[in-house]
Amino acid sequence: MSDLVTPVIGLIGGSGLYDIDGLEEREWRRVETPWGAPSDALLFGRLEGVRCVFLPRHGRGHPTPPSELNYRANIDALKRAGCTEILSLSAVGSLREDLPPGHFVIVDQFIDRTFARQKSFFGTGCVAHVSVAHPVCPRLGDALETAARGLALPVTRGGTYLVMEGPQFSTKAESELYRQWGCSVIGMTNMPEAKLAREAELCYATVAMVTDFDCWHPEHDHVTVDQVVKVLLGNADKARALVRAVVPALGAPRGPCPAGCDRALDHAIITAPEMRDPALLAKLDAVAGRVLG
Ligand SMILES: CSC[C@H]1O[C@H](OP(=O)(O)O)[C@H](O)[C@@H]1O
Ligand SMILES: Nc1ncnc2[nH]cnc12
Repeated sequence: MSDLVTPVIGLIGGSGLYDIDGLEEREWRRVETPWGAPSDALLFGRLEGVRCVFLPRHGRGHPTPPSELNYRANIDALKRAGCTEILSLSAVGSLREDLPPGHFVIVDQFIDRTFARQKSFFGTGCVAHVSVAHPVCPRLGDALETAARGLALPVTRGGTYLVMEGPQFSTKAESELYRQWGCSVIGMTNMPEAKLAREAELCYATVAMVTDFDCWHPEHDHVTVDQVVKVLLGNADKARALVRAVVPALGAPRGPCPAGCDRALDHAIITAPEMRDPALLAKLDAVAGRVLG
């Protein structure tokens, strides 16, 4: 029996990325989940034969703010659609001089400062604790780095993304604090997205696309949406080129994830089988069906 998996690449498009061009056999389809509705219909298609599923994180036309996104529905819908990995594309502010607007950062860590979001698929009736010590799949990071360097994009491998609640941008004191913490970039969306991807046993990586210097830089104006939109329109073309390069590189049948992302639930569920809530177990069919049977 072969343990090979044929990858299906989930793509989450952030601000400014509401569609993916060049997809063959493209079709927008609504996917329902036990957690409610995802941000939008999902765009199914193929890039050079590799199956992809694209979700605009805030919905087409950007109707939904970061705190109101149904992160659980988004991740569940991608899992239900057959995705095995997720590439997230996000606009971010820079907290470092050497990461100017237009730069791409393949982040490898997050600090989660969000507080008004549903952060787990699990809960009363089925308690689970997955590790997010290394929240980004290094295999996806490698593929993104290779593709970005092949396209000569300005890219940095590694960095910490501070996830704030928003929707307001940071105060200067906050921005300076996050710089002291050693953070590289700041945004409002990648948590709990990355944590939920881990619970759903999906490999996850983010390309953080710098649009501004937030509000700490003495020689740059404070971030505004106009500024973010202007830069991200340029970034969006680069992001699409990156997607066209990386997806074919990830499409070949593969063995289990060397980092274990696809087995994250193996030792995570602590609730005794007889104490588990059947209603919650039913909702976990897509996310945790592999271990819950
Ligand atoms: C339009 S600027 C603020 C907005 O952009 C980022 O979103 P995304 O990660 O979906 O690109 C940031 O986190 C805020 O939600
Ligand atoms: N400076 C910033 N803070 C939070 N989210 C952002 N998204 C883009 N720029 C940002």
